[in-house]
Order: sequence, then C-alpha cells, then structure tokens
Amino acid sequence: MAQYTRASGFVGLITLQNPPVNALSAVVRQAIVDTVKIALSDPKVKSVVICGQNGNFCGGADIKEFGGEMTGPPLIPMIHAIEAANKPMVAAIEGNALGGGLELALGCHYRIAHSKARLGLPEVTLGLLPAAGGSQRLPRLIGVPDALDLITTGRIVTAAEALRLGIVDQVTEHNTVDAAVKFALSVAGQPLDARRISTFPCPRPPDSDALFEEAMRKVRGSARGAMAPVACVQAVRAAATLPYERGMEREKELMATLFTSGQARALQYVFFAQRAVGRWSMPSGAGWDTSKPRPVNKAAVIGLGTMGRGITVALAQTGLSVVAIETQEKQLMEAKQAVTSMLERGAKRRGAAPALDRISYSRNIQAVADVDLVIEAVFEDMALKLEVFRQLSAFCKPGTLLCTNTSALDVDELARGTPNPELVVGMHFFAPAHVMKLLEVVYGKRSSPQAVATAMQLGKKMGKASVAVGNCRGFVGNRMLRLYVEQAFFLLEEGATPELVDGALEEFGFPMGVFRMSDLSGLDVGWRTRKAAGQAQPGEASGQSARIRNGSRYSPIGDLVCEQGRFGQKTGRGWYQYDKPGSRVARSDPWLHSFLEQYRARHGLVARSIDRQEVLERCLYALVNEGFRILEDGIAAGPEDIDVIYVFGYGWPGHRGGPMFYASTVGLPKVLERLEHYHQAHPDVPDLQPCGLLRRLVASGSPPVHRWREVIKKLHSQL
Ligand SMILES: CC(C)(COP(=O)(O)OP(=O)(O)OC[C@H]1O[C@@H](n2cnc3c(N)ncnc32)[C@H](O)[C@@H]1OP(=O)(O)O)[C@@H](O)C(=O)NCCC(=O)NCCSC(=O)CC(=O)CCCCCCCCCCCCC(=O)O
Ligand SMILES: NC(=O)C1=CN([C@@H]2O[C@H](COP(=O)(O)OP(=O)(O)OC[C@H]3O[C@@H](n4cnc5c(N)ncnc54)[C@H](O)[C@@H]3O)[C@@H](O)[C@H]2O)C=CC1
Repeated sequence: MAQYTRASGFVGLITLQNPPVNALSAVVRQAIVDTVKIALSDPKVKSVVICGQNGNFCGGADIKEFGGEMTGPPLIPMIHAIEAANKPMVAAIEGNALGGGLELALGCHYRIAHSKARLGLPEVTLGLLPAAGGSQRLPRLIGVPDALDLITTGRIVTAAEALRLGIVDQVTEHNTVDAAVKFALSVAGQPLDARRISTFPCPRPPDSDALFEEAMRKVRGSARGAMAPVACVQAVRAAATLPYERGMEREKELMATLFTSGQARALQYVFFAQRAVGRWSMPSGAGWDTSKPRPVNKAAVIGLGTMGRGITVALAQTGLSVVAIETQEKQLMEAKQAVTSMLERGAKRRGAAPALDRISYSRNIQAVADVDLVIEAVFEDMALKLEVFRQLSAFCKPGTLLCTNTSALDVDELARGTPNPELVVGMHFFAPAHVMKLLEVVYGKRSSPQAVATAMQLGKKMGKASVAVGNCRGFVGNRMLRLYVEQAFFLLEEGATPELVDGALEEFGFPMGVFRMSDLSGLDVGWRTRKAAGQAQPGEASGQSARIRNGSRYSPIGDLVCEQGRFGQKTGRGWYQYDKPGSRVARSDPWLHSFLEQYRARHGLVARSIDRQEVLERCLYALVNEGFRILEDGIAAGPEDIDVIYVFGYGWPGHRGGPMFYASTVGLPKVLERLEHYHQAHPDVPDLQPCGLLRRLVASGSPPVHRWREVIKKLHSQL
C-alpha cells in the first residue's frame, strides 16, 4: 500500500509500503493512484513528495505478479498522471530506485537522492525492457549514449553517478525525505512545463545510425540469442527517432513480445533461484535459518597462483585484511604485482581507492596465526594439501575456519587430516576469482553448520552467488561438466570437428563452445586430473583398451593433443591455432583435422555426418542427466542450486534458465526419450543411461521445476 500524510503543512507525503523493497504490486499501484488524487485535490497541498518506507524507494514492478494475470491500475497511465500533475512532484530516493521504481521517479518533476542510493533500469536482466516509459524518458533526460548503456546492460549506478549523468537533481548526505520536503516547498508554484521529461526532445547524437548499429553489434555479441538487449536498443532507437507517443507504442509492442517469451520466464526463474539458494540447508536439517556465521575480519590465502591472486583481490575488495602466503619467491613477487594491478584497475572502475594496504605478503605459513579464516589454493595435489592443512592446524588460532579451493578433491579426506574436521569446508571459486560470480561452498560429512554459514556469508559479502553443495568428486559444476566434455570428445571420434561442436553450443547461447573454452583455460588442467585419476596413459595405446577405462568408453583424444604440447591459447595451439602464444583469436587448424582423421583411421572409426541437434542433445542431456543424479544423491538440494551454478559459473545462457530449468522447458519425457535413444546407440557409455529420478519425475507427470523438491524429498524418505 501507500500511506498519505502531510509534511510541513503544505507538502503531501506519499510513502510506498510493501516490504522488503516496496515493489509496485497491484495494491501499491492502486494506493499511489488514490493518494496522488488526494494530494492534487487538497487545496492546502502545494507540492508532493513520493518516498519509500524503511529507507528503500522502490525495487520496481512486483516480479511475482508477472506469472499471473495482471490486475490493478497499469503503471504507464499512473506515471503519466504524476508527470501531468499541476503541483511539483518530487521523488525522495533512498536505497534502491530500480526498474519501475526509477520509471516512477522519472515521471516526477524532480528527484532528490541520498548519497547511498542506487538507481537503474535492470529490466534487461529479467528478459524485459523498461516499459513504463523508461526507455523513452531516460534518453530524453540524459542522452542516447548513456541511456543505451544503462538500459542494455541493466547497470546500477550510485547517486554520485546519477547526479553526474543528470538522472537526479540533488544528492544529500542527510535525511532524504526532509531534504525533498524542503526542496518541494522551494519549488512550489513554479512552472512545471520544463520539468516533464516526456515533452523533452530527444538529443540526437551526430552519427546516431552508427551508434545504434554499434550498440546492436555489442548486445548481439555479448548475450547470444538473448532477445531483451536487442529490444532495448530498438526501444531507445524509437526514443531517438519518433515522437514520444509513437515511441511509447513501440516500447509497448516490444515489451509485449518479451513479456510472454520463454526467455523472460527463464531469467525471472534465475532471479528467484538466486535468492532461493541463499536459503541453504544440509542433510542434517541445519541451514541458513538455524546457523549463525562467525565474524571474519582477517583472512589468509595460501598459494598465490592463478586462483590465490584473484581470491586475495576479492577478499581485500570486500574490506577484509588479508595475509597472502606463497612459498616460491618468484611467484610471490609476481603475485604482488598482479594483485596490485588488479586492485588498482578495480578501484579505478569504481572510482575508489585501491585496498592495497589491507594485504600483507609472506613466505611463512606461520603468518596465519591471527586470522579468522584461511583459503588454501595450492596445487591440486592431495598430499600437498594434507601437509598444508596439517601446518594450518598447528599455527592457526583455535576456531579458525580452514577452507580449500580444490576443484575436485575429497573435502572429507582433507578434514580427516585435521584435529577439527568441523572447521573444514570447500570454498570453490571460479577463475578469475575476483570476477566470476559463483562460489560453491562444499560441506563435508563433518563440516559444522556454522562453518558453512560463515563461508556462505563471506561469499555473499564478496558479491558471489554462493551455493552450498555436498562433497563428491567435482562437486556439482565440475561433476556435470565431465559428462559434457566427454560427449564432445566422443563426437570428435565419430566425425564432428571442434568448429561444429562449438558452433552448436555458441548458437545455443554459451559465450564459448567447449573446445574454445578449453583452449582458454588450458588443456593441461583436465589432462592433469585425468592422469591423477589413472585415466590418461602416456603414448597412444592400440587396440580395444585404448578407448576403454573401467569397462566404459573413454576418449584419449584430449590426452593425445596435450602430448603434442598443445595446451591451448597459452601455447598458441590447442583445438585451434593462434597467431602466437597468448593470442585470443582462434583459427581453424588443419593439423587438428588431419590428426582427427588419422586417429579415426587408427581406431577403425568411420566418420559420419553429425548435425548440430545431435551435438546439443548429446552434450546437454548428458550434463542434465548428471544433474538429476546429483539431486538424487542429495549433493544439491534442488534444481535451483544447479541452475545458479551453471548460469553464474559455466556461462550457461541465463535466458535459458540453467540446465535443469531448460530440461523442464524441453519437456522431461523428451529428455528421457533422447537419453534412452543415445544410450541404446552407445551402450558402452553408462552415463547416458537415464537417471532414476528423471524416470520418476516423468512417471509422476513431469511436474514444473519448482515442484521437483517434493518428488526428491519423497525419494529420499523412501531410501
Ligand atoms: C532491490 C534489490 C536490489 C534488493 O536486494 P537485497 O537487499 O539483496 O534483497 P533481495 O534478497 O534481492 O530481495 C529481498 C526479497 O525481495 C524480493 N524482491 C526483490 N525485488 C523484487 C521485485 N521487484 N518484485 C518482487 N519481489 C522482489 C526478493 O525476491 C527477495 O524475496 P525472496 O525471494 O523471498 O528472498 C534486489 O532485490 C533486486 O535487484 N530486485 C530486482 C529489481 C528489479 O529488477 N526491478 C525491475 C523489476 S521489472 C520492472 O520494474 C519492469 C517495469 O516496471 C515495467 C512494468 C511494465 C509492466 C507492464 C506490463 C505490460 C506487459 C504487456 C504485455 C502484454 C502481453 C499481452 O498482450 O498479453
Ligand atoms: N585454475 C583454475 O581455473 C581453478 C583452480 N582451482 C583450484 O585452485 C587450486 C589452485 O589452482 P591454481 O591457482 O590454478 O594453481 P597454480 O599452479 O596457478 O598456483 C598454485 C600456487 O600454490 C603455490 N604453492 C604450492 N605449495 C605451496 C605451499 N605449501 N604454500 C604456499 N604456496 C604454495 C605454488 O607455488 C603456486 O604459486 C587448485 O586446487 C585448483 O584445482 C579451482 C577453481 C578453478
């Protein structure tokens, strides 16, 4: 609802009240319409201030209403009525003014913001565009280039930036409502014609065609196949080229297409899934609501290689003191430089000072003595990690949380090597750790709920989508990834090329296909893991055994490519060729194609024609099938956990909602049928056998994804 009062005698004060973010639900919209009418018809009221309760202006439209029938007064006429008012309307912005919230503020004649306020039009991240006039008013107010940037990216700006851009008229450090009331009194009676943004001409930049073409190229390149960013560019173009009314019609048309699209549903699912994973639980029943995190003020990072450097930056940027420890002098020096330059670049972007003095460097592990939490990021080697954990247990103060960044090793085995296994958890970051939004928090059999709560809270503070998962080889993300990569290798054996496989996956929406991604992260990473697991064997074995491990089909293709010293971009050769080591532009490599032909000939494999559909089905359904196994095993609590991991850690296109959501949109019976088909065609690949949970879900009528937890719960209670 919205409360109406009078302030300072002459100002009508409308306070939006819909905790926690004052979203514009039908009830709130009705209340705004009613209270604006009261204020405008009250002869004593000279001007009106709109604010939000509890220090939050408005988080925008109520996203929960999008799934159902829209009731209540629509936003557009409501905002028009505010703009058309004959008394000054002032938005007092504290906290968030996002989406429809900012559009409401843009309908007001003036905007006063608190210095800590955040403003933006993040609709694009929900598969939509700002369709309550935002796409038409913002370019008129701040110009096309800045409006394009904000609307197509959904970027949220600070009050200082909003002032610089001209979105707000004044920023205050003090009580925003008081400042807005004072301001409202000062402008009472002044003419308002020049304050109605919809009447402004839209400033046209000199070469606007080129600007829009460039914007279109950018959005098409960065979010492949996503409709909303494209529609955002089209809507802003309408603002720049059409009169306001016609621009509004275009905005509405574009919104109508997006609003009912599967992409918007998928992105809105991801929004709520991200929040749902914060309500984590462990098999014991302990969870977010019963476990209190410990305070963490000082942390240590052990091992300053690729990951340790990024983790150090992420921790320091969160405001923690960090002790960064590395045994190798040369590595330590390089790490210092790298961390410093990452912090400086980040600070420059944010317009803040770099947090250099929060970090101390050491070669001595005893420097951990006074830290609250340690994150170990040494080589992926169990013996080394056990030794490091033994030393940490000896030197850390009692109660220090010991976290490992291992990508796949057994967290329980590490915990068993310490006197306090309840203090051990995995904190699995993704490279680059200060950039990637995902954190898997891995609980072992003996991890305490408090340790998990502490790691989850720290992840949240670092701005990560943090997901609590159980302990198994590869946890959730990498366990599923193995099946996806394995199918890609098998497809090469059967006749595909890296270009074909990557093309299909990139068309689906991944920023990079599996082979281009592997070239970027280094082929040697997976090779080392396969060697450690006894799968990769040196030299090319001949006969049957070359392609069988433990009775199942195995492809040594990746191992053979590595044996040629082809580790991807860093060596200038991998699945593709590059101009020079470190170069980023992948070109098709005739060597690789002839290697594949020779490989097939040696193993008596006859290349067949493979289409993109098969690539997608084999790679994606194998991955999804493992996701069902993970749910069945209780390693992830629900499909949302898996989907958040894939969207934020593995480049799964958000507009497809994550692998489990995607499976539900394809239809579980179809996924089951295709897996059965491929398993029959490849009986030597047991991983293609459909998982029991998938069969069970299909047998129970393929419920929508938000009801899978009920089926999983029932399954676990019967085990
Ligand atoms: C606001 C935040 C930054 C706060 O963050 P934080 O403090 O970290 O809290 P959270 O945990 O994120 O959130 C707390 C709690 O609140 C819930 N929540 C947050 N925002 C919303 C919201 N907007 N609606 C509903 N609920 C919300 C959140 O889920 C949490 O609850 P929990 O899930 O139970 O834990 C952060 O929350 C945030 O970023 N929020 C989202 C902000 C946002 O994206 N806003 C934009 C919303 S979209 C919008 O505003 C669009 C418009 O206004 C356009 C409207 C036009 C509509 C017209 C429709 C016309 C369609 C025509 C089609 C016709 C078709 C036909 O022809 O049939
Ligand atoms: N590289 C990646 O993309 C990812 C790696 N990981 C995991 O993170 C861990 C680290 O990986 P990377 O950073 O890639 O390795 P890396 O090889 O780049 O760095 C490891 C560093 O640890 C140092 N080190 C070794 N023993 C040490 C000791 N006793 N004390 C202090 N420092 C020591 C090494 O000198 C080296 O600088 C591994 O467990 C890996 O599996 C997890 C996610 C992604």
